[in-house]
Amino acid sequence: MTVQMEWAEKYRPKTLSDIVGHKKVIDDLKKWGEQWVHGAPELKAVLLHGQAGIGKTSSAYAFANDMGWEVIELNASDQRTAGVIEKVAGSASRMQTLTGSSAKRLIVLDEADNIHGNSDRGGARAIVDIVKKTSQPILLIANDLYGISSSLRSLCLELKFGSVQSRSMVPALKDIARQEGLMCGIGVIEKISESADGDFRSAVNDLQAVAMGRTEIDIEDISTSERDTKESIFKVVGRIFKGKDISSALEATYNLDETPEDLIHWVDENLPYQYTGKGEEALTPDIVQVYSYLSRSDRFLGRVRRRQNYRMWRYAGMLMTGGTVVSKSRSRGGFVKYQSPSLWRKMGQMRSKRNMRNNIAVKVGTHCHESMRYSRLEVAGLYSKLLETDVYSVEVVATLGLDMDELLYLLGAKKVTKKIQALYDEAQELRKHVLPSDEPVFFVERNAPKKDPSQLSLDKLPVSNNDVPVLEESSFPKKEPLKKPQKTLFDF
Ligand SMILES: Nc1ncnc2c1ncn2[C@@H]1O[C@H](COP(=O)(O)OP(=O)(O)OP(=O)(O)O)[C@@H](O)[C@H]1O
Repeated sequence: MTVQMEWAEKYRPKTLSDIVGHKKVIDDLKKWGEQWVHGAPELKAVLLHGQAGIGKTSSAYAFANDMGWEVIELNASDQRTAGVIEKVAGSASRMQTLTGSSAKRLIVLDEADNIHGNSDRGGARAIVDIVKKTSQPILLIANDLYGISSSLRSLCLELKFGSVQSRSMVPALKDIARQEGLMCGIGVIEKISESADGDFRSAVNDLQAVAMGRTEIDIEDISTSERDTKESIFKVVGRIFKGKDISSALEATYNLDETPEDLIHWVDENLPYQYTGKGEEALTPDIVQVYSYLSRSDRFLGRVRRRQNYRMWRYAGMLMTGGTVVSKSRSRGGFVKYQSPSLWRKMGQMRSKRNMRNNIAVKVGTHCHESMRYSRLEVAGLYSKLLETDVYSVEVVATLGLDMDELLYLLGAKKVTKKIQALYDEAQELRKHVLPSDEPVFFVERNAPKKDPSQLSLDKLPVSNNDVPVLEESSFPKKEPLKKPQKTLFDF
């Protein structure tokens, strides 16, 4: 899991001249600032509104910086009760600055359209009172203009931020690529800008995502990631974690080509990384709370499975996305590369291990006339012990017809060493030259006379997994008294 600084944060504009687009609103904002220098303007608050990721917050801070003003911010919407607003913004709005100069304090209220609900009770009214009496400039930021009361709006200079045009994004993105030492092929930046839908933060995030682990990107890299279905799940997971309200987090899942059954695993896997950057072991109170929502969501998923009533997916989806949003005490900065649920990987690995173990048991069982279960539990271990000896290892591999993966499994080895490869090759040679075509083989011997290759047949022993029928326990031959003396393991 790589956590590196988010480029959108790294390249956040410091001054208004770095803001991409929005020329008209930036000019209006500057004029409003000028009015504060010569006294208080008629409208003491300004309201920056528009869709997410287009530069409202950046403009607010860049503006304060250009004006040489301090910033007092009141951001966490869950703390904005009337009392807190009055204490922080109210006192700031009445005080002179420490220097007593004409420099002002800019009181910034982000998410001004989100001041309602229980803990914010009275918050909206307190803001109206403060704006009426303030001696300091106040700047409100909102996505949804209609989430703000008309009484507050009437006290504000409304500045609408439109979406950022893709052609304005191009030079800014190129600049970021240059600073990151990233070579971009023809049309790459243009394509990223166009697909961002006016959201500059998304464009920067997309550029960073495509550039991960590369120093050069081409147009195919973008098309590949577009075609990759995981790309969309990564984006949705990001929107759930970074969502500011329940509905936007839920809406992010609507176009997703994954079921809530799968989505819950994605949220579960990436939650600790997103909140703390530390992965599984980190448990903070907000993570604990999200997990309690996930468990409630999982209960609905269980009901859907049992009753086949898919309408309940809605509740499961709401609990896993909305629960994540409401439990979040703070957003963590930094770029998080989301990963697919490790549970699936583990299950896949377990399944293939189980299949391999069963195939080996079939080969061992066929050789020593035992059931698969008995071979797996009691006999396969003996064969792996034999493999460790130099004396019979080649014969065991040849007799059982082990393929390389099975050999590694029985040896408990992780990779093919020279010694293992030599053992395997020797066993293949032995099989080729020794296996008879018409009589049952109990054991392939190294010093056995070579057979005529034209008469060779591997009918009697399984050679590869494909040759081994996947047998049910019941299909194994029952142990029968042997008609003629037979070589056993002890003959090895
Ligand atoms: N117009 C822009 N000019 C330069 N950078 C921008 C612009 N818009 C967005 N960005 C980049 O995107 C990041 C996020 O921008 P910002 O926080 O200002 O958006 P916002 O409109 O306030 O979004 P939100 O409503 O989600 O808070 C910035 O750090 C910056 O890197």
